[in-house]
Amino acid sequence: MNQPVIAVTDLAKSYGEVTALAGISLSVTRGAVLAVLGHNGAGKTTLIDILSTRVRPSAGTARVCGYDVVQRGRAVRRRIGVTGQFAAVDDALSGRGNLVLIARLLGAKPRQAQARAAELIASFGLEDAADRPAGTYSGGMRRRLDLAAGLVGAPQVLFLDEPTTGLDPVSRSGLWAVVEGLAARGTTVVLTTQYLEEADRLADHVVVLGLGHITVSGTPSQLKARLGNRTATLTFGTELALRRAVDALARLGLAAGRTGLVLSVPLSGPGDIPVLVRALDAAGAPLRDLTVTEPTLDDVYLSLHRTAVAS
Ligand SMILES: Nc1ncnc2c1ncn2[C@@H]1O[C@H](COP(=O)(O)OP(=O)(O)OP(=O)(O)O)[C@@H](O)[C@H]1O
Repeated sequence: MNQPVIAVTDLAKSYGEVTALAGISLSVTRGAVLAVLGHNGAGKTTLIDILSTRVRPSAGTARVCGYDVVQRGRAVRRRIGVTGQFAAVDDALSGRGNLVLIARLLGAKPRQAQARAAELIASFGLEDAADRPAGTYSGGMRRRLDLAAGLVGAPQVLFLDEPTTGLDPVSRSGLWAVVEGLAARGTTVVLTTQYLEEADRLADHVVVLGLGHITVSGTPSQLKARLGNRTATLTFGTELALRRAVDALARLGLAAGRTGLVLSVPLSGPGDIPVLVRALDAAGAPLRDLTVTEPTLDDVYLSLHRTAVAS
């Protein structure tokens, strides 16, 4: 029942001397969002290009919707949508014209093509600009049109290569909402991104590519948990309270970093907070404020990068 929609086994791609993918394996289930992260040249676009049948692998296999990307390219293409950093939008045509043209190329009758274009224009909030040339669109509108173009054929799988690069925060979060809606309705999404916040927000699963290998893979929570701990930030009203707190924390075996009247304490588990609060209370060290911060994917990424540089 829960057959993977994307199944990749030992996939490799070389361009002459350059190894873009060195043999990677992964799978993605229906309605899941996979985020592919990695530095420039890590192989992200090559992976998307192979899965969307634009590039042939040198070795290994990849199946999309059950079809081999090399042997059944047409069957794969009929089931996928692709949007990219280099949008295939015709600037001279209107937004509507672009969508109608794509629908017609996919075999829709003129009426159906018009209806599909109108539907997408409405769901991407492009009504006001629908009938002017796409060349006059802002970056955010262009991205929305590009994404709409990738959805004309109601694909089962959508590939997004850096979908929000260069967008302002409002356009970015609008696009995130669209992607979330698609995934909730069962579309499987593979996106590459440079933004860890984007992966954290959208992805069920993250793979980090480095020099053509998967260097780390897991849910955003698993990746953050691997890195370690939440931190409690404790703010005190007086020097006396802070000194009492340092002593109380030492008795609990917790080391604290100090900045002014603020202590940062790495936590090891969810039970730490009540223990901490009771100990401070008992020590006569009243808290003025307490916040708990989770590690971010940025922390994971930077830590991986440091490890890679060190080795
Ligand atoms: N057509 C090509 N010919 C030769 N080398 C290529 C070709 N396409 C990609 N490469 C090389 O393969 C490696 C992986 O490139 P790829 O574009 O997949 O990386 P990426 O992770 O998408 O990078 P970016 O974040 O910069 O887009 C790079 O070293 C790149 O120079």
